[in-house]
Order: sequence, then C-alpha cells, then structure tokens
Amino acid sequence: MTTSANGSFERTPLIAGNWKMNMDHLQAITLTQKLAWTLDDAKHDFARVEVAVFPPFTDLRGVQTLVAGDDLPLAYGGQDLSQFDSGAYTGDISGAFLAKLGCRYVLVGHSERRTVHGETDEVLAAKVKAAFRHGLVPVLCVGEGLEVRQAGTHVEHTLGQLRADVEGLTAEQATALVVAYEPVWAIGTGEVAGPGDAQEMCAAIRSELAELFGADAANATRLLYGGSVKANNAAAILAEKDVDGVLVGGASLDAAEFASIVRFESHTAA
Ligand SMILES: O=C[C@H](O)COP(=O)(O)O
Repeated sequence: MTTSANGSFERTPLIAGNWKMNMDHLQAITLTQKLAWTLDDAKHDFARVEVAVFPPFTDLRGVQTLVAGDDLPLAYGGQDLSQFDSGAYTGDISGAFLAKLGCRYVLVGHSERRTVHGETDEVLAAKVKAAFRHGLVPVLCVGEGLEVRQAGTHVEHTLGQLRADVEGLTAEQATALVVAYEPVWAIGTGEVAGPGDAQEMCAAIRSELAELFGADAANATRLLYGGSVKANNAAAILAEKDVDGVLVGGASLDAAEFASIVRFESHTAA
C-alpha cells in the first residue's frame, strides 16, 4: 500500500480498463503486450499505482498465460460473474473459474449489466458475495441515469444502489471492496462528469460506507470514477480527494492513451 495524494489514508490508486465486448483473444494478447511495454518504458511503478484490465471472458486464458509467462505486474479480472458457484446456469461464469484463471478483480453491476441484462440489486448483492467467496475483489459499479441526474436525486439514487448491493458484507470485506461511480449519461457519450461531480459522489459514497461499516473501513475502500475518461480529462478527476482511480472504457482499448491515464495518476500520487 502506498499513500495517495488524495488524503492522509493509505489507498493504492487503481487505474482499470474495461474492454467491454471488444478484442478477440488474439487482439487481447497484442493489447496487453503493448500496454505492458509502454508502462515498462515509462518505468511505471505498479506498487504505487495499480493497473488492471477487464477483458472479455474468452481472452482471460490468453492474458493469464502472457502475464504469468512474462511476469507482468498487471492485474486482470472478469467483467461479470454468476451469483452461483456451479450447476445448470447456461452461459454463466463462476467466480471459481475466474479465480482459477488468476483474476484479482471482477466487475459487478456495470450499468450495461443493469440495463441490458436487467440485473437487479438483489442479484448484484449476491454477486458481490460470490466474488468474495471465491477470493475475488468486486469492483461494484453504481451510478444514475440522465433523468435522475436532471431531477437532482442522483446522490440519493446512487447511495440506494450502494446500500442494496453491499448488504450483508463485513467491515473487512468493505475494506477490500472497490466502488466505481459511473453516471450512465457519461458512459461512452463523450459527456464527462466534472471533477466536482465525481468528488461530490465519491465523498457521499465514502460517508455512506462509514455509516454502514465504520470510518476505518470506509477510509480504506477505493473509489473510482468512470464515464468518458480520456487522457485529456483524467488528471483533473484524479486530483480529487476521494477519487482513488478511474474505470476507463473506450480509451482503455488504446494502449498509449490508457498508459497516459496511468501516468497522470502516477504524477498525482507522487
Ligand atoms: O466501464 C467503463 C465505463 O462504462 C466507461 O466507459 P467509457 O470510458 O467508454 O465512457
């Protein structure tokens, strides 16, 4: 753990790239290699700023082989997991399989899972628990749609999702948890929430976690912002006190751009 410039608490910044349904297993190898080379050239210190990628399931074995074979300090994770451990759940992926592939993280409740796949908070709470059961760190995604933002109830709405999805966790689990605030209206649209918006929500999330799990746990939980993060807007967002990193979609498909975002956080955390 290193001390981030985001406050006096020790939270290792995390820059995460969600590839979504992009990159086949061959493209995944090329992208991972390019990212590793670029960060190595820049002498990136992975202990100070952690870097993780979230490839499609079909890429994970290839990424694992490359990371293990070349001893790369990159973390990786799945984009979803089943709330069940095994059985007749066609198309689902168990957290046990992800753990076996060396995943450190798993996304839970990305807005595309909530909207396209209709995942409810009840299901997501079960998925968060399944992640912990298999030794994976859930990156729980929460955030409001445009109508909610326009109605001015975005904080209440997002904290409602958070409360429902972390129900039943222990303080120890809350400490390990990563929460990504992703306003749906800013995802893939080019509309980025201002640094002040990101800070407002992350501060509200931290204070809600403090109420639920105590201040020590809340001060350890890493909070990310996601939604149209690019190399040209990352620095201002990453400078906010309660923002411990970013969850990057489109810009993580370009190794050079994603590496630039990592370097902004490295400078902020220096
Ligand atoms: O998981 C990533 C978010 O959905 C953000 O995606 P984006 O950077 O393409 O807007």
